[in-house]
Amino acid sequence: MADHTEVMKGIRQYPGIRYPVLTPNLQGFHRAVAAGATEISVFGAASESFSKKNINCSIEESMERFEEVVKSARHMNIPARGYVSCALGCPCEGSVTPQKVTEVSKRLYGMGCYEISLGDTIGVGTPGSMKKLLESVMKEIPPRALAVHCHDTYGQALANILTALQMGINVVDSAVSGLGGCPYAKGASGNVATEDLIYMLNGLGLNTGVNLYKVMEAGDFICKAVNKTTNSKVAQASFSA
Ligand SMILES: CC(C)(COP(=O)([O-])OP(=O)([O-])OC[C@H]1O[C@@H](n2cnc3c(N)ncnc32)[C@H](O)[C@@H]1OP(=O)([O-])[O-])[C@@H](O)C(=O)NCCC(=O)NCCSC(=O)C[C@@](C)(O)CC(=O)[O-]
Repeated sequence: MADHTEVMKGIRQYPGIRYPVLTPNLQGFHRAVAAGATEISVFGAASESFSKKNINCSIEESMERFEEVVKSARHMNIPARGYVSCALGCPCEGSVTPQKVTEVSKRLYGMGCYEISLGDTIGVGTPGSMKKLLESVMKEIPPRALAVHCHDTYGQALANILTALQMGINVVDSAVSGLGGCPYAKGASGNVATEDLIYMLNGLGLNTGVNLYKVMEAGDFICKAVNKTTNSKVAQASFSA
């Protein structure tokens, strides 16, 4: 968490692009604002064990902390996004009920998060479990305020995202080259690769306004810079052709 000041200073911010900063508590919020953040995110979990591992507090304690952060953010007209980790499974507890995810999502939405991103943190979800999850959460939160955040550990991310799209969700988190992953979810791979997501959406005739070739170039640059191999099937197929 400590390095977001450096990151905010190091990036060139473009108009129309959002740069939300993860702020698990007021200290992080004030640091993010001081570093120029114009959007923040609070990130809770649907499992007690992961909440403890990831942000060192219980779900209830995290909600109290997030209430303070979101209240301060609203006071400063700074949009706040909420994440629910382990929405489709927990590395410690295994299965997580859609009802629990709904309960946490409702708390975040109720305190003023404009959007709730449902995180399949360890990538164990399937279209079947994604459907059940969204059926539960959408009873309490409108689809326009929901996003899905699918890691691709078991290769289900695109299928899960397609299921969500067909149920009316139209905000999807992804990571270029499928980089990332949570330090507290051992073995979990990164988010779905942006390249693969854009390729699928283009194939569905959905115009994202994102240039797939530029994303591939960016992915290639970043992978070389951090000495990682891309997780994007589109990049692997294109660059090896
Ligand atoms: C939340 C804490 C800090 C609590 O950690 P803590 O130990 O309970 O906090 P503390 O208040 O005791 O402070 C410990 C130290 O951290 C500092 N500190 C305290 N707060 C902050 C802050 N906000 N930013 C920077 N530094 C902070 C604080 O100043 C102190 O520094 P020291 O005095 O020892 O030098 C810790 O548990 C933490 O950093 N957790 C985040 C770990 C992380 O990066 N997880 C991955 C984020 S991505 C994710 O969660 C998943 C998501 C969102 O992508 C969706 C999904 O896939 O599920």
